[in-house]
Amino acid sequence: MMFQSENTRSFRIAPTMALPATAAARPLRLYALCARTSPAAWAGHHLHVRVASTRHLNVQASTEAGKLKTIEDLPGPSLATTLYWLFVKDYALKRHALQVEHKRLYGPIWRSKVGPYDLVNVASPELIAQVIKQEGRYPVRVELPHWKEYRDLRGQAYGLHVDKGPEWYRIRSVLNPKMLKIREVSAYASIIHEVVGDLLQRVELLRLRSKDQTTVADVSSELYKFGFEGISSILFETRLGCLQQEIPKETLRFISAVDEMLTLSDIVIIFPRWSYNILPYWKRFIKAWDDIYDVAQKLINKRVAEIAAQQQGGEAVEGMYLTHLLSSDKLSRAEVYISVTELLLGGVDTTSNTLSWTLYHLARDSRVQERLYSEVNSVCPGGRQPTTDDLKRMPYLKAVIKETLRLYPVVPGNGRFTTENEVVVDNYWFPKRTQFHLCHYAASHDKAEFPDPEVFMPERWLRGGTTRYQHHPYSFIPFGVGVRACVGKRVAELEMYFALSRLMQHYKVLPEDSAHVVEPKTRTLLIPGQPINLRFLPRA
Ligand code: HEM
Repeated sequence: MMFQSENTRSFRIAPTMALPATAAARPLRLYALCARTSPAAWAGHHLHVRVASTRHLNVQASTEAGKLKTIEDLPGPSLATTLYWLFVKDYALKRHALQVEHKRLYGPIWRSKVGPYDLVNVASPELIAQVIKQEGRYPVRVELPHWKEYRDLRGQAYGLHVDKGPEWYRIRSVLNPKMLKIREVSAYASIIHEVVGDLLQRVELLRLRSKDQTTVADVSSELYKFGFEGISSILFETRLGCLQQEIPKETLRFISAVDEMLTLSDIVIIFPRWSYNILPYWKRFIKAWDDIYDVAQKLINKRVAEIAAQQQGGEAVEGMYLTHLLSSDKLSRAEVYISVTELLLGGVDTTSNTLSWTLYHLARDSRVQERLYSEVNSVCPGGRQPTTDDLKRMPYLKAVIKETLRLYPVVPGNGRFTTENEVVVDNYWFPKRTQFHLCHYAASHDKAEFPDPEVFMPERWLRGGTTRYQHHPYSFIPFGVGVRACVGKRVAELEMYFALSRLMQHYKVLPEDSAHVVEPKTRTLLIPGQPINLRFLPRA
């Protein structure tokens, strides 16, 4: 999955107009003043008011353009200063922390450039809300010309990340129903439980194999296999065996190709097109994509052959996601290939890293862990496997995951590239083709929104709790909001809730070394900077 981050690309080809500055456009301030409410309520409201408010803002944009400030008036570091921050002050892998530093220096909106890249960074919930509310009918995160070039080279369909406008929307509308409707997603509960069962067995095997018979080293890599098996079992309707002792070769090939592709994607884009045949990166980028696509294609073809055989034998074909895509007849086979590949890409590191951070904190906070354990135990006594209905009675479990995503938003900075309209944000006017960088990490670590922002405190999210307080809904949108929001949100939540509740039923988790603090790093996604090693002590 590709998201915009502080020092990555922008393709703003905006004509800069020297417009005189005046006071802010008054209606825009309404967002900042809006009553604080729950993110869900706000998101619902947002969907309904989107069209009206967007139109209003754009009218405002064009009529008041002459009075508003422009991108040229924004504060921000020069190219040299940014390079100094990244490579001398060592923020290249801490771009999430750079958001916080730059917000402190320049305020909630600033401009930054790296080479040809020109970003408008927004880091307060009010300004993030303003950008999202003007994103138009078919929002674009960021242009990915190198992904597009690869797809053209191989004659593949574009897919969610590259397609734009109505074409993107057409694909999304086919993918959405069986991914985003709670009732539909509940159908995946039993296969997810099977995968969680394998995870528990794997944890047991690894801890018993360890020297002290309790430690599992590098929990994230195990959870990565869980994430991969979980999403594949839904997409391909088959078990791949990623959590077995011998991990299938193809799975390993996919895992390393994804890592290579994500790393190279950030590098390839920096260099000019003419250097593709001189430098090694483009060729490696192609190879990584070829591997990813090939693994996905083989899995799809295998399932297609099975379906055909079942049909020939007169069997009724029952399936989950892939069968739904193939039978809907709304996507070409090439579009199915690329869509499934992208779902696989989006569905692995995200859930696995979030779960890793959750366990890391629970291991360090026995009070929170015991409270979570007693909630799970009271809803599902005797180690009974939770159902989706049980989850409704586990507010603390959900609060724990939310708090993890607040501290470690796996997508620390998202993007919006304006294609449909000129927009006004704060009291600045921006032309079409402006690249915004939404600094979610800075927003969810702001002490004005979340007191003691660096403290892991799931109680923040409980209704009626003494420590509950109001925050702006856009200070915490880990899955995004609106039509372009994460398509895998429901599946991710189900996977994380089931895995965490069952791990709690079986084990008390402790750090291997409580003095060893693991810091996050940004590698497109926010991931643990060092391995997380944990001790798993069986519950009686
Ligand atoms: C903790 C788990 C996850 C988090 C925090 C997360 C977060 C996000 C975010 C922030 C976006 C961008 C939304 C926007 O631009 O407004 C996104 C997009 C996306 N996510 Fe997730 N995600 C998670 C899990 C998943 C899973 C399990 C899948 C696959 C089933 C998935 C597939 C995707 C895809 C395909 C997109 C692109 C959608 C589009 O461009 O239309 N994600 N995700």
